[in-house]
Amino acid sequence: MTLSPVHSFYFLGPLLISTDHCRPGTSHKNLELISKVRVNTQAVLKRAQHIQGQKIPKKQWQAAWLLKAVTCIDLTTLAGDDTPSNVHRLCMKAIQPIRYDLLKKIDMHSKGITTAAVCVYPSRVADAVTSLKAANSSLPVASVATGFPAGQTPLKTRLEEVRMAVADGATEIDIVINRTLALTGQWEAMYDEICSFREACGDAHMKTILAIGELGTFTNVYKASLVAMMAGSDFIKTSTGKEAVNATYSVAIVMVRAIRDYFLRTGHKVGFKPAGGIRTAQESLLWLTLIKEELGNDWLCPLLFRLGASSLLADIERQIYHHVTGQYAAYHELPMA
Ligand SMILES: O=C[C@H](O)COP(=O)(O)O
Repeated sequence: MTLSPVHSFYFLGPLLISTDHCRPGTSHKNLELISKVRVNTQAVLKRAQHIQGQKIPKKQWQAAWLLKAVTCIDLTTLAGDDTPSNVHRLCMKAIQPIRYDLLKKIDMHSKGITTAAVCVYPSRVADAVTSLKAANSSLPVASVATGFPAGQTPLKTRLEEVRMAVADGATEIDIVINRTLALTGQWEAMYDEICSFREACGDAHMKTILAIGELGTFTNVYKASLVAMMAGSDFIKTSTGKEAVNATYSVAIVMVRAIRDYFLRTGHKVGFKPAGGIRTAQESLLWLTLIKEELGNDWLCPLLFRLGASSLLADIERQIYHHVTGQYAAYHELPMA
């Protein structure tokens, strides 16, 4: 699919972004275009409304898309009462997200369907790594870090948290941006912080959480997206799941347009992860539709698209059960981690 810039909502001025990311040992501060960003709010809202009005696929097509959604889930537990045993159950569910007999009925049992990753707090990374290793699974362990969810701890502590999660075996790190810097327009300082997180991540994939519910305006969301991508993020992610407003379609439009604009200028594909409050199978289908329409099929894979969710999988499995049996399952029939 050809991605065209003609529908861009933004006036970005001349091409200013370097094609290189800020990787350890390099520095590419080129933030002049940030001041030029303007977002057309009405156009964003209209586009989001259009996406939400899209017809979702039915029958076997729906089942196929739901399985695609499963493979893009970062199956998450981020609770104060997390223990090695509930993290273990989460890992087992991630390895076999849909009941084997249901997959067999639709001839999908041998496709190796798993979620994309499990996502836990830094203190639980070692538990997840142990559980997955014992099950002979190479599923990635993602960890939130950098003072998740508020990011209001000293930089030294946030960096140490990243290093600790990586040392314990996390291969994906979900960092949170410093909202204070974003809200006071200190974009260069934010860029520098994210670059330091990038360095602390080493080879681990870095997903940068914008916490859009606390950024105030679409313009700030677009600017934060650009800064995060320029500083070397592999993904940009909407929310922690802990803000009052989390993944919304309108904010997603702004973020994916930033990803698209960045790709058109640099040739670099950055992934997108909506997270927080995504609970129903129908919502997951709308998210896939949004990605397909806005970024194209290239982005419809775990390498470039994730759904951050703690309870979405239960509803998807329920819909698959209904597709296979014609009945809705009682909750005890589909044990969820
Ligand atoms: O990153 C993932 C989110 O924290 C999950 O949010 P959720 O519990 O609302 O699904």
